[in-house]
Amino acid sequence: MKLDFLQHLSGGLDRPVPARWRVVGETKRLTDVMLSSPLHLAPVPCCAATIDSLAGGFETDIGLALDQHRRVRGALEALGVRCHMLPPVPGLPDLCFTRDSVVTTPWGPLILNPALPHRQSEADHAEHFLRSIGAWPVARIRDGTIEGGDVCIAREGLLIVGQSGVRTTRAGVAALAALFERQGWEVLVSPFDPQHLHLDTIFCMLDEHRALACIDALDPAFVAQVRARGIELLPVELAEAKALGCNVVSIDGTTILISDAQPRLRVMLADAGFDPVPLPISQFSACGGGLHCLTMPLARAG
Ligand SMILES: NC(=O)NCCC[C@H](N)C(=O)O
Repeated sequence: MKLDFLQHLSGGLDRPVPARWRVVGETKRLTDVMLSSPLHLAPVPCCAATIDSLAGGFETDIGLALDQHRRVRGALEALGVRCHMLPPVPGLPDLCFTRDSVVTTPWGPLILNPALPHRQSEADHAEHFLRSIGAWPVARIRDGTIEGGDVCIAREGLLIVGQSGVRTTRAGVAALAALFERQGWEVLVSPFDPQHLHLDTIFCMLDEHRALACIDALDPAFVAQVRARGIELLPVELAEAKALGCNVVSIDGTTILISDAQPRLRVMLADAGFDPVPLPISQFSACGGGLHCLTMPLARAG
């Protein structure tokens, strides 16, 4: 297994890390997030959603994408979240989906290894940026490929990793799992059909005991495993998942950022006691990503 521990952490993860940049559970109160302006967003035919959009004649409207992104940032800031802006780069059309090149672990940010050639340099750019803001990455995965949309730090002690075999491979999962298991965490692997791109398009945590889940797209054994751990699944239909309806951001276990194109899911969340905040994201969903993909938590409280 090849896992680079970055210079400043010569002792690896056993050394205590500053509490500033860490996430021990994906529904704890979000305090800091990494975003990137969609200035160079373009539809790359590398996932089913974008291939469908292109077939329907979609072209990016950068003005609208920038406006929608400003609204996402505005909603986060209104909720007290600090937004750290990764500079956009010409030639990196998917960079605004900051989720995929980094994941912040309980021990600090970890640089991942995106699968597709046009996304691989996102990891270098993100690593450089994180150093510049003092959010020093603790390690970098070089083995296999692994993208952040497949990583779910469900709650303290429980990591879930999606493995489609395309964006995240068995070797990538093994590298990440080893790191968490060494610290005593349980790791569940969720195999799924690569047509769904990333796990976060079909499974997203809402609070420590509830998740949005497109059960038809999930492996039955994985569904049984999460239910056995006391996680209730609020059902998402396949069409809703394809439109990135399942791809939500839990701000604090109660307030949930969700696409404004998902009225049924909003009502379902409100009926379940959540506070859904709808946002327009049509330019991003046409390129295969939703709110979860657009946000990379750098710190959550607790
Ligand atoms: N976590 C995510 O699901 N990210 C969306 C990435 C979309 C981008 N067009 C891609 O195919 O990589």
